[in-house]
Amino acid sequence: MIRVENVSKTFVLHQQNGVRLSVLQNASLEVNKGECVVLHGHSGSGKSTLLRSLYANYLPDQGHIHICHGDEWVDLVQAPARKVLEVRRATIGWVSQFLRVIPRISALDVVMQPLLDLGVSREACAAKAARLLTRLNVPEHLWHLAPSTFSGGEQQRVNIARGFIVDYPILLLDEPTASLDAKNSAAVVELIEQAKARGAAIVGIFHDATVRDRVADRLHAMGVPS
Ligand SMILES: Nc1ncnc2c1ncn2[C@@H]1O[C@H](COP(=O)(O)OP(=O)(O)OP(=O)(O)O)[C@@H](O)[C@H]1O
Repeated sequence: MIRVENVSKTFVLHQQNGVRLSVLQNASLEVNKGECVVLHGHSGSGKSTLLRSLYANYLPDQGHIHICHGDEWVDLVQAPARKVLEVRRATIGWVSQFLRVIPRISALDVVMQPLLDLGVSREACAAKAARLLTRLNVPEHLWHLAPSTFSGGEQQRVNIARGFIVDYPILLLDEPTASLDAKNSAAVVELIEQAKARGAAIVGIFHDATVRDRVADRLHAMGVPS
């Protein structure tokens, strides 16, 4: 589902005397259907940089990121913005530890939006959003409130529900359990296991060793030439 070939990324800090940070050097990675690969390496080894590149948030200086999108392969390094948006809408789900809250939009609406965007009926979207929020222990009295005042853990669970509302073929998870307690981490682990069982290819960053050991089929060592 994902084929990363010889990706390199150097950040140039223009406002700090043009200092150059070479973060990824010839990184290569393949992820198959139903597999969860966990990026592993010390702080600063480039885990987030690689994950963001897989969502085309960062543009590598060289290399290729081939994504299986329906019946075609798209290289996110070369693809025009329109294609990147199409791939994100249908193929790649992104769950970070932070929710981008939008004033006055209820938690339920935030969660169901990606599925609505694919043309699914509002009733079906609302029903699926409610199921996910229930599984993630977000109390029902919060569903119709805007999440801007929610606790960190509540916001994170709304974000996770939003990331899992569409059965994306690819999921990118950036520390999805960072501020969750054991019960809620277990609910997220279950969602990940279910996604793998339906064939999703998953790449994640998990600092929590217990969660990592549960979900990882393979660790991808960062900073080691592959
Ligand atoms: N947008 C950016 N501009 C400049 N430098 C950046 C940028 N993003 C990341 N870096 C640098 O790239 C290096 C790798 O950062 P990255 O966040 O990918 O590491 P990480 O392995 O995810 O670390 P952590 O485990 O601490 O989150 C760091 O030295 C960081 O300062």
